[in-house]
Amino acid sequence: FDLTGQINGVPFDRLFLNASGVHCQSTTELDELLQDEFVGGAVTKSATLEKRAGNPAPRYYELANGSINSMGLPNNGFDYYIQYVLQFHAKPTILSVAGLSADDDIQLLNQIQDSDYQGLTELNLSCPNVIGKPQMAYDFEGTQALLQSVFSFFKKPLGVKLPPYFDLVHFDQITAILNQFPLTHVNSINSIGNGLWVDVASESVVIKPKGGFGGLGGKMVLPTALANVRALRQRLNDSIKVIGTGGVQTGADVFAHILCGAELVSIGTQLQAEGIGVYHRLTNELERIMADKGYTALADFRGKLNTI
Ligand SMILES: C=Cc1c(C(=O)O)[nH]c(=O)[nH]c1=O
Repeated sequence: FDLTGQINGVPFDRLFLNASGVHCQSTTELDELLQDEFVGGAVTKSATLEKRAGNPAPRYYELANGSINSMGLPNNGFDYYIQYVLQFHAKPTILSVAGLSADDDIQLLNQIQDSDYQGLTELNLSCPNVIGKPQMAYDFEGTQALLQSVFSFFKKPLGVKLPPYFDLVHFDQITAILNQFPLTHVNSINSIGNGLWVDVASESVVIKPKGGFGGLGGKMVLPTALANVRALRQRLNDSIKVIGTGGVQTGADVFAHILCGAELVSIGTQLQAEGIGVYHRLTNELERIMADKGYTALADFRGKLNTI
């Protein structure tokens, strides 16, 4: 089966990635992803200029139908991750960066521009858990202005990580902005921001930061993820690929993301719950569905969702 994809001409021999934030904070975790035969590439934890401890624990909680997190951008700092992606790796890496402000974003991207790194970069515009900071991608004017200044100096491959949108007019507005820029891809969705889970037995929230508010992931977000992948694919220039992230638990979920137009598919909550073996299982389940339908390649059905 041909399970390949490509971003900006960078070939991925497998469609699977990790969702940034999961299994990607340390070089050990990143190596384990890149050495797995069912994984196509690895995305780093979003890097900030300086190393961060993140929010107080408990900050991640597994639910029956997904997860809630308010990690608070814990990461080993930009230098740690750029050094990693500058090393030779047999598979593609995506360097994720997340400033705590637009100025930080500019600084991070200037450092990448001035470095020898020639691989893919992803600007995270959607972290919902930095206390006191809004998600940039919900500020359309701010996103336009930021990308305007970024592309005045950044000449290397760049994609953006987007939060979920919930209004068709918002899909029109954000893609009208993104289509102005030579982006390699959008990665959609980030977690659904500021959900809340209540444990009835203890009559309490389940994570400590922000009074229990955190980003939602896993099974429960699949319909939102599929809608965002589909809506973005329908509106973005063909040159801007869509990486589908959110809600994948089974091969059927992967198949649905590809039908909606995803070039590659990221696994977050299920990777956290199941471990690296999730990729072998998802590959088997996806290939069984493809075989039943007579497909031999993702390209046979990518973006070909039927409407009624
Ligand atoms: C980069 C911070 C993010 C975090 C976090 O570090 O809290 N959690 C998410 O679900 N998405 C993010 O983008």
